[in-house]
Amino acid sequence: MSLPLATSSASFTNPHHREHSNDSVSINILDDHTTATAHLLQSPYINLHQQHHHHLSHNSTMSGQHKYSVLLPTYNERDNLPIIIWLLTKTFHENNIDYEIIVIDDNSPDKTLEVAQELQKIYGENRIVLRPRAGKLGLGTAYVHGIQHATGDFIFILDADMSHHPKFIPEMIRLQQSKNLDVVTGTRYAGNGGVYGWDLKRKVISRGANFLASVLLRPGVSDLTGSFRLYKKEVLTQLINSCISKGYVFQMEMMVRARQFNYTIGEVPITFVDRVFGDSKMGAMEIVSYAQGLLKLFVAV
Ligand SMILES: Nc1nc2c(ncn2[C@@H]2O[C@H](COP(=O)(O)OP(=O)(O)O[C@H]3O[C@H](CO)[C@@H](O)[C@H](O)[C@@H]3O)[C@@H](O)[C@H]2O)c(=O)[nH]1
Ligand SMILES: [Mg+2]
Repeated sequence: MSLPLATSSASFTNPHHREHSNDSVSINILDDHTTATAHLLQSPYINLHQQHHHHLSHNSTMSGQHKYSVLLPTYNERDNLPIIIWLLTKTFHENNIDYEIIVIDDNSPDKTLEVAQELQKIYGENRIVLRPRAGKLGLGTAYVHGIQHATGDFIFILDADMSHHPKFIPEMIRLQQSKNLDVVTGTRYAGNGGVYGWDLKRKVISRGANFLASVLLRPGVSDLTGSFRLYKKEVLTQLINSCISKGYVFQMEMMVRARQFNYTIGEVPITFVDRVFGDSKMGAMEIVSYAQGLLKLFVAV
């Protein structure tokens, strides 16, 4: 498998990385699309983590024989999609990692799919795979749909709205490889992880959801509801097949099931930054169905 940028970028040329040497927090307030895009491309708007990506720069064979499939569910993400895909491809190329990005769009009214088709023309059909569905069928089933088309032996799941920055991907791969882990999950609630841009209500909901799940189900993972994760493909397939949840509660059930099956799980602290473009799809209904799903699991597990 040949990657066009693979050898020329053996030393990490990303300009961000010099800025990462200090561990200060810097949040840029982005006021319009142009500056937002420019900021996102030039510097990470959060600069908090203490991971040392430059270790990876010397490792030109990071992926070995492996291929990574990214499942990217989208609903009204037309403004975010070009940026997240640009950052993903850049990350994979700079680290010499074989990949494909599977976009699962649920017939978004903002025509996200048209943007995805344009991106597919730019990056190629082997890199951007489109697996749209006819309507909004929920986040959990979007992953189920996407994995059926995945050709990689490892699967990344992340949000398309830039809340999950691809800069954490090399660290997640490195941790997976160092211990041959079954699952590596990004965590906002351990180490240098964190959440930026959420109001108090949303923070309380997220913490509450995690607290309830960890007390009732005791899976021993610090961030149960986050969704920036790396799985071995066969592990994800088995977990998905055993999950009963359909909506956002899916993320949490996946971790609970992973513990049941005695899969090994590692955690990498991530900074979750609230989206700049568009709106969250998490509404009252998702919260109610999370609570219902949690209770169902508590009774069943
Ligand atoms: N295809 C599809 N995609 C969807 C759907 N609902 C949401 N998405 C996509 O799923 C991603 C996450 O949706 P958001 O609406 O941005 O979620 P959030 O409120 O930011 O929630 C985040 O935090 C939650 C709590 O930690 C997480 O559970 C969730 O996964 C996500 O990381 C985005 O890429 C969004 O377009 C759906 O029904 N269908
Ligand atoms: Mg979001």
